[in-house]
Amino acid sequence: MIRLENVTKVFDNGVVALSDLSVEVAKGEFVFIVGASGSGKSTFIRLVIKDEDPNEGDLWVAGKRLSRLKSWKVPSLRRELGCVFQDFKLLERKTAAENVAFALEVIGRPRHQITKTVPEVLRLVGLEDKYHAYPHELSGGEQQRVSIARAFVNRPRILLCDEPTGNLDPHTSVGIMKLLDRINRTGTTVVMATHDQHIVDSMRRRVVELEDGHLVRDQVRGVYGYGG
Ligand SMILES: Nc1ncnc2c1ncn2[C@@H]1O[C@H](COP(=O)(O)OP(=O)(O)OP(=O)(O)O)[C@@H](O)[C@H]1O
Repeated sequence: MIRLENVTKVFDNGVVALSDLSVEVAKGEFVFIVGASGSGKSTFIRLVIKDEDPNEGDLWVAGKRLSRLKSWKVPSLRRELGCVFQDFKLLERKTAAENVAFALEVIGRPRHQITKTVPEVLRLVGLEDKYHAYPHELSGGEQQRVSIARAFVNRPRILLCDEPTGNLDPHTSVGIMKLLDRINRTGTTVVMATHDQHIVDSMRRRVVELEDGHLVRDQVRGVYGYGG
């Protein structure tokens, strides 16, 4: 589903964010990307969504070879991907339901389908009583649920999450992880970059650890650190 082959990313300032990285993620897997600040976790995700291109090596995502993907085909790649970020990135002037609907409007889905799908997905994330709430009327955990609903509403094959619990307290984070786990169990591949040792240790899923852009560990049912 995702394959990085000898990927190196050097930014214009000379920083080597990823170095000769080869990783493969199969369909339906749940993978944590861990590592210290600056180890390359976000860069990994940005390359997968083709927000950045590697200097060397190549990526295959949802059956597409990214170096061969014409720029006009990037939107079709992104339709296969859902993204969740630490800071939610919701539209402040739209309600929860409108934020989710917007993801379908921009890809031209018909109105009747939007009207049917949006309540379904908001129910899935446990926000059936918050359809008409604006982001500022929601807690951090609820805002993250809206952002997961928006990422998932188009039933992407891959969900990419960059520190999705980074702004949330431990209790709220557990709820978000249960939701991501449920989404994973529907067959969606989930890749999550995180610092959250407690979450990684409690989920016991595959752990890929980066250090200065190098792969230093790839463990099937891992914990955050060897000592953890
Ligand atoms: N657009 C950019 N231009 C220049 N350097 C960058 C850019 N983006 C990231 N970097 C550098 O690349 C390295 C890897 O950054 P990255 O954001 O991938 O790390 P990270 O593991 O996600 O860190 P954090 O956990 O702090 O978010 C860092 O040294 C960072 O400063």
